[in-house]
Amino acid sequence: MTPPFGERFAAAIAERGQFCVGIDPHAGLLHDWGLDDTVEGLEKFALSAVEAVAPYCSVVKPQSAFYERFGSRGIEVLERVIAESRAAGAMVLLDVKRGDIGSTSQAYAEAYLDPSSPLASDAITISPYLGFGSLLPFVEVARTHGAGLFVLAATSNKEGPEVQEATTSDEYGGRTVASAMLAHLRDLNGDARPVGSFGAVVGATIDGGFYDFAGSPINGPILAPGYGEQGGTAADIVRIFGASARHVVASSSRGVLRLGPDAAAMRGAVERANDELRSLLG
Ligand SMILES: O=c1ccn([C@@H]2O[C@H](COP(=O)(O)O)[C@@H](O)[C@H]2O)c(=O)[nH]1
Repeated sequence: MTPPFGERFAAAIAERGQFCVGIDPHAGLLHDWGLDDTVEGLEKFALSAVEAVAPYCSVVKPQSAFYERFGSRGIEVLERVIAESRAAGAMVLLDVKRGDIGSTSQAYAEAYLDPSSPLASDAITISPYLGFGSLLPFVEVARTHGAGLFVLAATSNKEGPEVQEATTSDEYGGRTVASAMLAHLRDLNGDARPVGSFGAVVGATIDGGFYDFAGSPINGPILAPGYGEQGGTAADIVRIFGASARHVVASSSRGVLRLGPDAAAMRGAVERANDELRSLLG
């Protein structure tokens, strides 16, 4: 039986560091690498990036949208990205931001978390804005297969606060939507050791005052996108998460991929980020 995601995540970051590389084949990056914006270009780009970084980082995060753009052949490339990243020893967090009514969530969960699916990943990102309860099929499927979930709580983009900092009208009155999502995750994770399997997405770019990560840790993994290209730094991770920073993976896509197709340069960026995060997060 596969050990719980939280256990595997803790071991992976202890061994390979707290940096996650996004494998996001933007059309502009394909062009910069001298590749055509075709499925052949996508395949060359994505698999070269995986080969350069996956042996050296704990988590690889392909962004599904960039593969879906090419239809079924793009999805085939995504399947290979997932398989080859895992073969190189990295965990795969597929960034798909799914979420729907419960019965549809069940089908999405099986598509991405059931090991018999060709798209099966170690974890996925999911969106709670149909209500946290609509995500419970993901939780059940994740528990069954030792997979992980990262729920959007406070995203790195500037448009997020319109929804995520709105206040709820529940019995807790006045807490932000983002805080409510984090509280649900805290409940799901309970006192799991070394850390639970139900994570949050909290941007490395946010101001951070909305939730007391030190006082009410969610006891789950945290994905902090926006490191690098969007301006987030290792110091921001410490500022936002305090003691919970030990469960954070900071994620960057373009910041690494821009250095390609030079594999040594991409690997160097991973090693520098891991060193920087290690020196500040301990
Ligand atoms: O809050 C979020 C959640 C996800 N993302 C995703 O992360 C990468 C960021 O790419 P960079 O090139 O490092 O800016 C991308 O796939 C986003 O969809 C995010 O940015 N913010």
